Amino acid sequence: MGRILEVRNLSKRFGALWAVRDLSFSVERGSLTALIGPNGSGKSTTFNLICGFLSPDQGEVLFEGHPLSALPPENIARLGIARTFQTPQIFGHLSVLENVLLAIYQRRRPGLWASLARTPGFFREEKRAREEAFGYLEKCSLAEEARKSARDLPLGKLRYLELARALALRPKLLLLDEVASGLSPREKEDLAATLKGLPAEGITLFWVEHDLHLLMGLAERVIVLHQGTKIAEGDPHAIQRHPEVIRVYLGEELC
Ligand SMILES: Nc1ncnc2c1ncn2[C@@H]1O[C@H](COP(=O)(O)OP(=O)(O)OP(=O)(O)O)[C@@H](O)[C@H]1O
Repeated sequence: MGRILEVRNLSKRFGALWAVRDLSFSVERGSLTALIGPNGSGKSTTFNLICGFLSPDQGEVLFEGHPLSALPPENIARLGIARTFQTPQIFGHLSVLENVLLAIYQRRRPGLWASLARTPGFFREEKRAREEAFGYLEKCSLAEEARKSARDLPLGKLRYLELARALALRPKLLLLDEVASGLSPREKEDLAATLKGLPAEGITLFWVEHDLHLLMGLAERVIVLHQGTKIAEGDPHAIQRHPEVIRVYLGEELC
């Protein structure tokens, strides 16, 4: 399989605070790897460093063996890394379908001439894009909402719309930032079933999640952060018994 992502000695400081400090780990291609840790332990900062929203003070991130340092977020996305956000980033004034179409166009970047001149090729492309978009909406149980305004969706559906948009970018690596947050137990079960099938489609998942019960049933490997540093790494079984992990999660149910 091999490594799709490698993080080497990554550090990021905000003033006097080390949000991430000398962090190293790797993510295997085709795996579902989880990143957990108490509030403020550096999970989102790590995601932002991988995606290019923040630049590291030290260390580097390698995607498929190539350093991402100094690349802007849009170039990193084009290499095959997509992400979802804790607060869904969707276009509320557009329909659910249009939101997914935008992601498809972002990936394909149709030629300006074809778009302006409305050539037959442009209409064929548009039809294909709509069919593809409906495929993602069906996968994410959103086909019935396709024509609704995105701003009218409840939170559970919004999270799915973000997932559909991320899938439309056809990522090799998908970073999920608390994608189950605010969902009902039933919605979480559905989401888990959807996510479970993605590695078989060639999408590696790297997932930050607070719902450890949900995560422990799905992840193959778990990396644990505390105060910006890695305190443990292993399979869910080993992590649940790791003394340092139990200590930092004291009072919280680990699984
Ligand atoms: N832009 C910023 N400016 C200053 N401090 C920041 C900034 N972003 C994050 N921090 C701080 O860095 C530390 C790590 O934050 P981060 O958001 O990465 O943690 P987290 O593990 O994702 O937390 P949570 O689980 O609450 O989302 C925290 O102490 C946070 O307050």
